Amino acid sequence: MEQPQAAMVATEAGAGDDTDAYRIRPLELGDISKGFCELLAQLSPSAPLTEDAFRNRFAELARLGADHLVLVAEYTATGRLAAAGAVLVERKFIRRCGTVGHVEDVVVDAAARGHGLGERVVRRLVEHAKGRGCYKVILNCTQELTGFYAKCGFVEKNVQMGLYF
Ligand SMILES: CC(=O)SCCNC(=O)CCNC(=O)[C@H](O)C(C)(C)COP(=O)(O)OP(=O)(O)OC[C@H]1O[C@@H](n2cnc3c(N)ncnc32)[C@H](O)[C@@H]1OP(=O)(O)O
Repeated sequence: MEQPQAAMVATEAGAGDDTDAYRIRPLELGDISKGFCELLAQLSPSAPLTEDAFRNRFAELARLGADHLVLVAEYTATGRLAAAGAVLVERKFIRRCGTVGHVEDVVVDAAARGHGLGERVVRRLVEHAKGRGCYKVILNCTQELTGFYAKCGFVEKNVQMGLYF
């Protein structure tokens, strides 16, 4: 994330509701042609990925199995992606070899914001981490986003620092 400011810890998980116009599901190879890169560009401006680059990264992440999950929300009427988010399960030695979930790269298409989709994606990511045995889920965000993550059940905790190269 750019300019992360706050570290937050999840306090509750919620079940996703996929009964409406959006289907929340794991990222698929075909999603490069469904607007995945355009979505990510709304998080951090970057040149579009080549299909090869996308395939290679997809294969790398697939090798991590359920310890790395990218979810997308597909608008069923058009097949285009309206939201995405990821969770990485970190395996620690402390806490009796505990695991921690890291939520990353949450984004909702500008045209679909304000209808609860972001919260649903985050709650699904948290639910996945909880299912993997994580004792907490953390993320970094700007101060402006703390209200959104509070709605998702997170509380402010600690300060995040970064060193950029
Ligand atoms: C760990 C990370 O990835 S941090 C990076 C987060 N992503 C970005 O900043 C990319 C650009 N922004 C976005 O994609 C979207 O605005 C998101 C993901 C932040 C929010 O997605 P949305 O679908 O619009 O949020 P959603 O509608 O689910 O909002 C849920 C609740 O949070 C509130 N909320 C949403 N955004 C904000 C905000 N910026 N500040 C305070 N509250 C907010 C909503 O009002 C709603 O509250 P309600 O239930 O009382 O109505």
